[in-house]
Amino acid sequence: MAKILIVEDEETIRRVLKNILLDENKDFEVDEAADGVEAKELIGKFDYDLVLCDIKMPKMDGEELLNAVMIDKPTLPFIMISGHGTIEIAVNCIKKGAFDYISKPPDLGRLLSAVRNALDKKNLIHENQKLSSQNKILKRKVNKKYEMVGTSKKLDDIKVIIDKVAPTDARVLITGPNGTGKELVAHSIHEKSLRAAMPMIEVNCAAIPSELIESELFGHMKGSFTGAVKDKQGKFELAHKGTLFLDEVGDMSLSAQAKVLRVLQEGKVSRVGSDSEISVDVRVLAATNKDLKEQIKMGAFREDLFHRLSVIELRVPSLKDRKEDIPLLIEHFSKIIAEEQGNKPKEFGKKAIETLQNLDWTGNIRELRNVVERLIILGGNPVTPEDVKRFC
Ligand SMILES: Nc1ncnc2c1ncn2[C@@H]1O[C@H](COP(=O)(O)OP(=O)(O)OP(=O)(O)O)[C@@H](O)[C@H]1O
Repeated sequence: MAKILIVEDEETIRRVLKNILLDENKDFEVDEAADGVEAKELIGKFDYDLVLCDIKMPKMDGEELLNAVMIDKPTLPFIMISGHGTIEIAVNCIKKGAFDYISKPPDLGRLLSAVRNALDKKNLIHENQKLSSQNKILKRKVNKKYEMVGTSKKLDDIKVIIDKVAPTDARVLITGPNGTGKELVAHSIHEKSLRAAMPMIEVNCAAIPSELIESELFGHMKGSFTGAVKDKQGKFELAHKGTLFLDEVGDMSLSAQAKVLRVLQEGKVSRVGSDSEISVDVRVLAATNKDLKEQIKMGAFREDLFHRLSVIELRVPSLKDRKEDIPLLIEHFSKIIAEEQGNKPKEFGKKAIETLQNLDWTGNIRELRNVVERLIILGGNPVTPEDVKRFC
């Protein structure tokens, strides 16, 4: 319940104000101070939701008190009580951050509406602070999910490029074998870009049947094909102002490639079955484990689209080429997996880590994560080289 401080040197007025407040709500907690010095001490000690403050007072007047409090507690609402001849000061106090002022003798309706408004404002500020701290926690969680672990020179080079390209709108083609972290790189670029407040929409071009990919990317109108039971937005539209991530772009059909090329050239999409065009502002990132130049030679990928997508090309190296990252990755996955399972992270012995470093890792980081999970479930604590040999 709201905690209110009345600062007023005249005891009778204090009493009147207190009674008005308690009549309004008997659960209000009301404290009193007879001058600014006493009030300052109380405000330092307790968390008030509102201060009703006289202007003319001995020792420290209302204006001085307001000045002092606004430094430490700028969101604490003050309602100034102005007597004859202090209106100008009251107006000045509003400029300095007071919420409102009322004149003496206090008019009941005016006083209560000022009190209600001030408490509403305080609640809103509180809610806002709560939401913004929840937001920060969520952001930290998301960032952790997409954290790129490793200190190898190869990974550092990638991080440097990410930092450079992220704030631009340049299209980036991310290449590299399966499980090396291409999707992670795409997320990292988006998170660090000016579009981070908008969504990153992902499309796995290999997972969508070729006859559906156009409707998936560009949307469709109701009745444009069997199964199109209502109008649907495509991924380009959904990514408006944000980022579209075309994963496994090397698996896209030639006809979809032609249409994507047109959207990239013109910045407009047409839903399947519609003649009208919709403007979209989308940054496109793409990834593939295929050699697109080879695909171009074979006639499976359009060269013009390749050039449009690969303004910047970022190659993510295999894990076997950055084995020095393995110990940190093991520790990272061990922590994440323990958190998921609600256990303490398992220790991996030095020799076990060396044995793991000497494996081939054809499935790259994804395979390493699976192996760490397997060893946490099946291995001892600490995990030994024998565990590694037995379960890998
Ligand atoms: N540097 C890294 N630090 C921590 N985790 C990583 C790192 N790189 C990859 N991972 C993790 O490895 C897994 C595979 O990564 P990701 O899906 O990004 O790879 P990919 O190259 O896109 O794979 P694919 O080509 O099969 O789609 C994910 O769980 C990802 O979080």
